Amino acid sequence: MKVGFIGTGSMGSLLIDAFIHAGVLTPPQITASSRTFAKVQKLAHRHAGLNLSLRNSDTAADSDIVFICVKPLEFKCVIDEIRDVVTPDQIVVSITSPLLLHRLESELPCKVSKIIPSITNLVGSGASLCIHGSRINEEDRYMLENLMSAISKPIRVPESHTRVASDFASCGPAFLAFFLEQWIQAGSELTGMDSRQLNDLAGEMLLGTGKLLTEGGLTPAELQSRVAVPGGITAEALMLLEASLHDVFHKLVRTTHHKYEEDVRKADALFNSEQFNQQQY
Ligand SMILES: NC(=O)C1=CN([C@@H]2O[C@H](COP(=O)(O)OP(=O)(O)OC[C@H]3O[C@@H](n4cnc5c(N)ncnc54)[C@H](OP(=O)(O)O)[C@@H]3O)[C@@H](O)[C@H]2O)C=CC1
Ligand SMILES: O=C(O)[C@@H]1CCC=N1
Repeated sequence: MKVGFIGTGSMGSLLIDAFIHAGVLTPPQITASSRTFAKVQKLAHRHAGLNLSLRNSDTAADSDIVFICVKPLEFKCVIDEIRDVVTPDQIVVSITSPLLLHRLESELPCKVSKIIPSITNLVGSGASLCIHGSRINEEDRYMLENLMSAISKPIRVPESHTRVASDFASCGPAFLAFFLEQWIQAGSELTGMDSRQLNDLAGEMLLGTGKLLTEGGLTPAELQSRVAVPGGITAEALMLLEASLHDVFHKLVRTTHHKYEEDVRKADALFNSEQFNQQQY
């Protein structure tokens, strides 16, 4: 199996590093191209034998599966470059959610899926969200999810729920890191404890909490009631959090969905404006 990566910024290079590290792909199986060629050269230094290409069309032509790892508004340029070289038996995977499957299928003659990774996949952890297009068959699904299972837990979600699922799977690490950063800073400022030590404690705590929610089968509510003994310290602090954050999560979900809808509209408009221009002239 040959796998291509178009766009080797943060996530493209993370996926390449993770697949190679997991042993599920070898460098010679991979072809990569990116707008800034130095970024693919850096990857090739890390992974001897990795194939570099100067053109996205060459990456696409050389691969059975092509991961497109660019931002939503950069997508159309890539589609324009690869449209004429991909064939019906190839699979193009978008790692970004605002490009809708019906749009991708109408622009490309090949099979299409969206697989939304997470920074946690770098350490072989966390979920990857799988949203398959109508041309993907059972064998393709197995191949894609088997590949993703080497670095993550693949979870199928309907396209209509991609955003909220990504809030947890992909944005979630940043949200929790924000929470921890503020908390560590306050803890260190108010007590003088070394923030690096608090950082280690926070990481271990988060890892253990994750295990309790997955392997341990606890719900977040059950976990709180196991820790917060009635009349105790945790219960007191939880009341403070509830009072201070009462509607922040509704606002958070609304914010991510608002930005997502804006990106869907903008990405779609890039394709529509061309169709409009073609109709005009
Ligand atoms: N960061 C995350 O945790 C997650 C991100 N995603 C999604 O992944 C996508 C990429 O994110 P991320 O990797 O963080 O972004 P980056 O900006 O780090 O990477 C995007 C890369 O695409 C390259 N690029 C842009 N246009 C082209 C083009 N026409 N041809 C080839 N390469 C091109 C850019 O090149 P250059 O270096 O020249 O700018 C850049 O290296 C986003 O849409 C995001 O939604 C999904 C899940 C998690
Ligand atoms: O912030 C972003 O747009 C991307 C989507 C999921 C994670 N990062």
